[in-house]
Amino acid sequence: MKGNKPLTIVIKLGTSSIVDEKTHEPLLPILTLIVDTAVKLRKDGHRVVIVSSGAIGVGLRRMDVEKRPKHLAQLQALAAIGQCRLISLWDSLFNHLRQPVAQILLTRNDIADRTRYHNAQNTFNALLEQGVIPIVNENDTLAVAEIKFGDNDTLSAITAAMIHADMLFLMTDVDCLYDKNPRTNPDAQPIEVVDDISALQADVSSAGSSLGTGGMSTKIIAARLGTSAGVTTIIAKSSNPGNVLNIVRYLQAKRKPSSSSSPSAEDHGEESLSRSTSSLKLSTPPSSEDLSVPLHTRFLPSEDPIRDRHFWLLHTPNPHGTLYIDSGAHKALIGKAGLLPVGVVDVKGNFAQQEVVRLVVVQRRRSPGPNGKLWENPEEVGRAIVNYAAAEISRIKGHQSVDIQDILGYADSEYVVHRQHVGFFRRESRPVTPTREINQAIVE
Ligand SMILES: Nc1ncnc2c1ncn2[C@@H]1O[C@H](COP(=O)(O)OP(=O)(O)O)[C@@H](O)[C@H]1O
Ligand SMILES: N[C@@H](CCC(=O)OP(=O)(O)O)C(=O)O
Repeated sequence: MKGNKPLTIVIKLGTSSIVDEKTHEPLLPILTLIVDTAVKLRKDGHRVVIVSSGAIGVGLRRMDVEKRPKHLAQLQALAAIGQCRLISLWDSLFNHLRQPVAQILLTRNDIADRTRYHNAQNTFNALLEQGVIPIVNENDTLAVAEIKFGDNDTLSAITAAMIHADMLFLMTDVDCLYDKNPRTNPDAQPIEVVDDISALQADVSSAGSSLGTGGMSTKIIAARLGTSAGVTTIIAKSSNPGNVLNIVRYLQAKRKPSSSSSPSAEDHGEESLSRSTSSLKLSTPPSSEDLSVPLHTRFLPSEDPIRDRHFWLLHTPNPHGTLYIDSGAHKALIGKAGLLPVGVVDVKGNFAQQEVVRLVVVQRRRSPGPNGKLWENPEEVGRAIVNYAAAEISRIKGHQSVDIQDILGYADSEYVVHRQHVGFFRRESRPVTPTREINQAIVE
């Protein structure tokens, strides 16, 4: 597409798009069309990454097991068997069109360390620069709860943010997000454009297909992560993957030729879209009015994205503990000062220096509350890398920095946290259940 900027596009396929829900046979027509679409996107000059679920589903078929086992070791064994078949299937399908692919298997631990995160980023870039399509999955064989992304929707959003993707497609077995589950509610209404995800009103509480992990709720979490990192996130139906091409071309046509990869003001002003699933034959770049797009949900990207170091800090490592800080310390951090020990009210967890912790703002109390604490109303606001270990912060909390030397016998820094090691959540990208998590920490 002459005149259009090449985009980086991540396409995530859920298990429901890769294997038949009942027979667990691979859905070859869908896989073939995805391959065709990805190669067309490459021909249009775009960089393409596929996040493919399905290892466990393919493993079930391979071993003639009917039901997803509950036991972790059995699941991990099935994933190992299935991943091998899955990647060879992708490789052979892409090979027909002489498109090289690469397998990348990740756990959260692999990128929780900043240097390893950079290594992963460099590998993706090296592959994409050579025109290779990386095919990503969670490394299920190694991942246990503590080091798991947990679902591939989240993995795909973190991948999209890591490689500064322009678009993330979450391909699934429904056309789009509805106001309630369309499987059980025939009157469910489609939601086409979401410009403020924190104000989204949709019931996503019911589970999805029997093999899928998160249903629609993990797609909303992925959309929160993706859009906060500046990635336009799209939910679309996988049974017609050609739609990806139509949507990409439509969105490109909406942009002015001079626009950059970051979202333009135009991308945020939405007009109603005409729809059809017919394929498009394009010889010259069309205008958006010439194009029709299939039903999908589009989550618009933040105009002020969180990227790189801050995104990594907020969303990649699992926090090792919690620092409870008062509102004065919170204000100082917002005003770009570091966190002094005097502003720390409480400490939870057993973390070491330079590990990542949750930052929770609390209100101080004059006397202990019902839980015996001298604070109340906890609200998680961000993440930070600490200069001191948990046991040390417990001793210096509430004190002036000049006292650190006397209390600990040494003073590495006047700050518990340096300002550049703090990341604050945006309203739209906060953890979905912060209060429950924090209250749980209080009860423990
Ligand atoms: N509000 C909703 N809108 C659309 N789908 C929903 C909604 N709530 C729940 N779902 C369910 O989510 C399913 C997709 O999730 P899932 O089966 O986990 O897909 P995948 O395997 O593609 O990740 C749909 O089939 C649908 O039943
Ligand atoms: N990593 C797992 C899939 C996990 C997952 O998130 O599945 P899904 O909800 O279908 O995207 C597998 O390959 O079987």
